[in-house]
Amino acid sequence: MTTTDAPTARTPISLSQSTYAALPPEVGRPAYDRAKVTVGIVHFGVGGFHRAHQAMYVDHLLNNGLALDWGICGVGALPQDRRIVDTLTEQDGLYTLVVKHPDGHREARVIGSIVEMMFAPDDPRAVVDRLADPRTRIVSLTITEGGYVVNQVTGEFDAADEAIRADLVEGATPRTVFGYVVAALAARRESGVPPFTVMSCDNLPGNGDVARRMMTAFARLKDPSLADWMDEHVAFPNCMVDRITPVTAEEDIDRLAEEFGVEDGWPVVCEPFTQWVLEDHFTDGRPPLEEAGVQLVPDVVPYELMKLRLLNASHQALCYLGYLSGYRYAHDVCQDPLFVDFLLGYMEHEGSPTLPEVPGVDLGAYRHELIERFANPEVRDTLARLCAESSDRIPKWLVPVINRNLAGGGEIDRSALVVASWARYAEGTDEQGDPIEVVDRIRDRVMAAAARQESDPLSFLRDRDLFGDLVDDDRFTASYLAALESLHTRGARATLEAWEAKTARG
Ligand SMILES: NC(=O)c1ccc[n+]([C@@H]2O[C@H](COP(=O)([O-])OP(=O)(O)OC[C@H]3O[C@@H](n4cnc5c(N)ncnc54)[C@H](O)[C@@H]3O)[C@@H](O)[C@H]2O)c1
Ligand SMILES: O=P(O)(O)OC[C@@H](O)[C@@H](O)[C@H](O)[C@H](O)CO
Repeated sequence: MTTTDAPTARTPISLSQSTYAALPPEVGRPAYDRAKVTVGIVHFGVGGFHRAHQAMYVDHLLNNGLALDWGICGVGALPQDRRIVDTLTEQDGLYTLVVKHPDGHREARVIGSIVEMMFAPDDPRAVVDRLADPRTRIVSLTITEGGYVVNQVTGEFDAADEAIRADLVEGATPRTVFGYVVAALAARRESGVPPFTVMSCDNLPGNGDVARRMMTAFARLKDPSLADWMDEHVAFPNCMVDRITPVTAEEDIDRLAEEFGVEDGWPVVCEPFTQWVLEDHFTDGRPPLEEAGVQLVPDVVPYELMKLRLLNASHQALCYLGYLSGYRYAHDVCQDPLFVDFLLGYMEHEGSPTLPEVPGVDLGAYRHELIERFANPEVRDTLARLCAESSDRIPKWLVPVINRNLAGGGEIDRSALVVASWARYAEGTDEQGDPIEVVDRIRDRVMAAAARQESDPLSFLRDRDLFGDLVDDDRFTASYLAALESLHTRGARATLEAWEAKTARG
């Protein structure tokens, strides 16, 4: 990857296959012949993260003369994906990845591994054909935690979901990832083509296992014999993925043009850190990912739990309290010693004790490295991104920590404060009296529960779909109620100060 420290003004070049060779030399670019790259991976959910992570790893391999038959076809399955499909199609699949170092230094590289884009609603049949093509050997997913249609109460596949119901109708044209993947697997079985691997790269505990359970549950409702065949023949590896990738801001687009001379309709920005720990379990081959730094291990679970319960749960621990206090960016919160102490306290005393041994990892060093990563002022990760879709995050990342600690007599007070801070945030006004735009697919439900807190302080916690039986646990509710009361009367900052004073007294 090439770099610049001294940006200069220049006329930007509009990014495409025919122009990228003329980009300034400090911009990295594919050194391989893209015309020779064929599709081996079909990816659903070409958002920021896929482009900062998996597509970057594949680009790295291609640049080293490897994996020419593992190019990526990106699929947008939802109506809102039209913009990314159009933008990348116009740019022949090319985009710029900008890595932001904490000292202000940036690296820009044009990534060439996405060689085809499809907008599924325009031509669903073409997507099924692409998936059924024997050259497609991996189908990867970053469709968010909510994309797996898991019923929060039962943990089972939610066949009542409207789009799923439509896809289950006999002879229906697929609309969901489930519909596409299962139709293609049926076609492959029919024609004797080996099945592809389904590789989830979402932040879910046991992401591969969840993908397997949900995909086979869908198939079972359509064709039980296909579900049996999938159980026997399709690999769904688990993996841990990590790279903080904020939403691209307009300013990022402008700065890329000004500093590097690249006119790119939708670049991606991210932190320097990147990690991918993957189970080596593939149905029909895989690229030599280890050559690009991917850790292939027999058991991903310890790494996954470490990341979800320390990194992701800490994101939730900082976002509501930070937002209520008036902060809007993660780095500002993580440069404030009051918040840093709280986060380190959560990670050391509540998150870490619930983890198994993580091979080769010093958890103390990992916790401090997380704070440094969060505090990178260049990344400008917004608290709004971290506060969004909380109903998909808190139950998967924090509630398991609380349950483990309640069962084992461990500490739960910081986690209780985090849940209370979400409840306070969901009231929809910050401590300055400004409205909060709560973004959640069950927004009305969480906001209605938060609105009842004045008369029923446990109303938020009563949602058993989100919190299980926590509302029945006296130790948890005592801590939660004290935290919520303090947030209402003193505010987030003073609550943390009181907390610090209390822990200092021992
Ligand atoms: N952003 C990060 O820092 C980061 C880091 C590690 C892992 N992840 C994982 O990647 C996921 C996506 O993050 P992102 O930053 O790329 O978000 P994003 O909003 O940029 O992209 C999400 C993509 O998923 C698609 N999608 C959402 N729901 C879907 C559904 N039901 N069916 C099909 N497609 C669906 C969206 O249309 C979009 O293309 C996260 O939810 C997380 O699990 C993100
Ligand atoms: O993207 P989500 O919904 O899984 O979670 C929000 C953040 O915690 C997450 O994106 C982190 O930035 C990421 O997991 C870092 O690798």
